[in-house]
Amino acid sequence: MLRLGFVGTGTLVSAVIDGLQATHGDRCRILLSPRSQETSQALAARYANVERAESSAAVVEGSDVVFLGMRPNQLDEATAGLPFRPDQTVVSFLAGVSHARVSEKVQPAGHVVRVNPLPPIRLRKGPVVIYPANPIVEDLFGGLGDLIVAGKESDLAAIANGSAMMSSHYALQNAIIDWLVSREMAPDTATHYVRSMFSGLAAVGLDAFAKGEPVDPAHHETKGGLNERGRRYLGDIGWFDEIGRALDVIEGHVLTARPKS
Ligand SMILES: NC(=O)C1=CN([C@@H]2O[C@H](COP(=O)(O)OP(=O)(O)OC[C@H]3O[C@@H](n4cnc5c(N)ncnc54)[C@H](OP(=O)(O)O)[C@@H]3O)[C@@H](O)[C@H]2O)C=CC1
Ligand SMILES: O=C(O)[C@@H]1CCC=N1
Repeated sequence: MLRLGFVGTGTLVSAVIDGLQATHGDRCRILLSPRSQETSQALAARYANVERAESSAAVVEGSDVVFLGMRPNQLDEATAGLPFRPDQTVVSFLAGVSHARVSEKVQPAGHVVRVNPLPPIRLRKGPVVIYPANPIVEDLFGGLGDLIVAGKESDLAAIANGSAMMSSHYALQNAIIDWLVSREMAPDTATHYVRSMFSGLAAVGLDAFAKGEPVDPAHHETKGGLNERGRRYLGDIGWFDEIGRALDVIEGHVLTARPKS
């Protein structure tokens, strides 16, 4: 029975544990650090193989694989004095924190792997990027979405910045929903319609990728029709160029800084 331990039990870790239960629930025992009391208690109540430990040190002592799920600027405080061992594998979810920096904090752990899962992992969907390759970690995350083993660490950094468009994606959906509601559509109908439309478009995009085909926006609109009109307007005002500029801003954001009070 593999012993998994999580230090930090926030949004992402909850989603990872929900996903893992479906694929590894009968093959692992899970220890949670006690912070985020409500979340860790709820996970322990939901799953028979999940237990809330008394401390982060107890998590590390009792685990073969330790997952770090705190925010980047919480790493130093959260790992200080924890009893890592050479036989352990440490998995870091921390966006923007290098392999070298995590390795230094979890000495003398034998293997350190950076993983970038995303919240849809709860439903076993979406990408999971791993660096470097590691058979234990690949086994744990295989079956939880599209596994991508990065060949170089800089890919992981770039991918974390790319995935910082997730919340804007929902903001875009909500803006469309609000507009439909402003045209007297029932909110439930508008929400169902928009969420389903984006889900279908995502499936078409992945299908095209699997077939090695590009997705050309011009092939997804009626000539002279509504989509073409909307895309031309957004192009004319520079909206698509702004996406690249937003990614530049995201790339420049310092994750490890203390939050401004
Ligand atoms: N959310 C996402 O979609 C993604 C997140 N990530 C990365 O995952 C990490 C977690 O993100 P997210 O789940 O959103 O953040 P959350 O703020 O939801 O979770 C952080 C967790 O760390 C705990 N924590 C803070 N300080 C300590 C400490 N000293 N000792 C033990 N636990 C501590 C918090 O407890 P408490 O609540 O008590 O403060 C909380 O449970 C980040 O590093 C982020 O970069 C990566 C990819 C996607
Ligand atoms: O918003 C964030 O900082 C995290 C890292 C990548 C995706 N979500």
